[in-house]
Amino acid sequence: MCGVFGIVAHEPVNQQLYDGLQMLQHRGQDAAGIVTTQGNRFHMHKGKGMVREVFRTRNMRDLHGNAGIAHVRYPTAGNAGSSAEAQPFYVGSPFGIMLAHNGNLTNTAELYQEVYAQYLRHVNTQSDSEVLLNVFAHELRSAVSGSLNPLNLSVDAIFEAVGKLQARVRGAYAVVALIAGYGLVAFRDPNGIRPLVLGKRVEADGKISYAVSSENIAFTSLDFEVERDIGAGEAVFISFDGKLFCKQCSEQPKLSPCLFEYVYFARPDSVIDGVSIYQARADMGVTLAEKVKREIDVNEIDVVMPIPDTSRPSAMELARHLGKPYREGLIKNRYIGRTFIMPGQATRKKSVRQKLNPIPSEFAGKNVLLVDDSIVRGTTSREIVDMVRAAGAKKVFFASAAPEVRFPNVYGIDMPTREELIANGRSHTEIANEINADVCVFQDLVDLETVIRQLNPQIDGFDSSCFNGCYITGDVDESYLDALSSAKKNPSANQVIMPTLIDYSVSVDDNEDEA
Ligand SMILES: O=P(O)(O)OC[C@H]1O[C@H](OP(=O)(O)OP(=O)(O)O)[C@H](O)[C@@H]1O
Ligand SMILES: NC(=O)CC[C@H](N)C(=O)O
Ligand SMILES: [Mg+2]
Repeated sequence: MCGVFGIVAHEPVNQQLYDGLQMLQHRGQDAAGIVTTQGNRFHMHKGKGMVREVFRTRNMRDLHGNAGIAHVRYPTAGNAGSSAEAQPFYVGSPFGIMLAHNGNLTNTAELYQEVYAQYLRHVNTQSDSEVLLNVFAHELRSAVSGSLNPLNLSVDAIFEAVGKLQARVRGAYAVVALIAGYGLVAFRDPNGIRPLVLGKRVEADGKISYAVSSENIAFTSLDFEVERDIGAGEAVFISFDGKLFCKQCSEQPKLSPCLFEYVYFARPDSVIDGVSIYQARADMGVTLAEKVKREIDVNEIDVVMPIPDTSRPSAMELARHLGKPYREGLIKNRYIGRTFIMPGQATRKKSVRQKLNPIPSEFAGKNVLLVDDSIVRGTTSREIVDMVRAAGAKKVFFASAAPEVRFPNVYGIDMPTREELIANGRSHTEIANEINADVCVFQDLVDLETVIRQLNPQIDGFDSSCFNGCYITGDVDESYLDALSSAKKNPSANQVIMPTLIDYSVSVDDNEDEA
């Protein structure tokens, strides 16, 4: 997942963007970037690493201006090792646009063909986000082309460009962008797969500043109040002089947020599409307790323990509903980041051992029910069960607050091949054997969806594709998943997802002399 953030204020925003970005660090640890704008100039600094590593005081000093956008990256497309794919991305025409994107497109290859062969635009990386920027730039150019004075950019033209983009771009996208000299535009795909929220701050002189963020927790310390979630398919434009415009740009919006935001990605203190993440995770523990009662003899359980951090609220409620003690036997090294979103399996595996350490006295001679929010590749659960047994546990039961992850995610979570998902083709018993647990219990999908819908009945549906294989954008089939899988195994042959072999040739007019 990535995190996006943007502010239009009446004072310098460099420090505010940095502070907001740090609050979104849990959404991406691979790269970070900030761009500010003053007059019609952009000032950008971006690079690989965590927010605190990327920005030095000298970089911060150069980020002038009262408006800007920022991004933290967790790569899902292109080359994870490339600093060139850190965001925001820039195009010079029309006007000069900077864009940052959370999500993943599912028709990148088709869009890319159009971008380079029809619009004659150059895309310099393997990033789907750079393709998205070029589609937006093309649509904005088209929207103003009939105008008598194209430099007099109208809000209607911006919304028209977003609507045209939404009609062509498939997949997940929550976007913040700056148009040089004009303002900040933010929009969400017609399914609202990735979150985006609008905030407002009334300044001492009565002027209003606006912010847009992947999660509302980025607002709190900056004194922004949540105005509202940006709707699925909706766009907002905030002019640099502080006026706000909103429009539903999609013809068929249908709010279907990604279930994994509630399970793992978002911070527990965030509220996404009207649903408190903490409450959702706590409620998942209640329904999971019922499932545990059906599958394990509860008398056998001595203690319930979370695998820190994300599973804590679920484990706590699960323990309460089973009437069992809740203890913290695994201690987290706070200086290691989130392991699931690290690129590379070897790094993830090593990091689990460095990150979590057992307190032997909490395990010696006990039957333990370990609770995690999800089991995806099984990296965490395999390592932890072994550690817990070595620490003296008798029986190790394992419960997951999410159902089995059996299908790749194509909307911004890096789980692209079925082979690397531990639940792929395995029964519960086989999964338990694989992670060396006595029993493994998974939440039912219907319970997970019900828990979240109860917290906001206005949600139309969910993208639950990694659990049930039903892809909300309707364009992902077996051949797409196969192509994704082979691209993952052989990135240099990634022609289906992002073609790079372009047939360039120079032609010479017949009547011109050749040297
Ligand atoms: O089956 P796996 O592939 O190991 O993935 C699942 C694990 O990864 C995540 O933890 P992570 O360490 O990323 O973050 P957390 O500290 O927020 O729980 C998640 O909470 C699970 O513990
Ligand atoms: N996780 C994300 O949102 C990734 C954004 C974009 N697809 C990238 O790889 O940079
Ligand atoms: Mg975890």
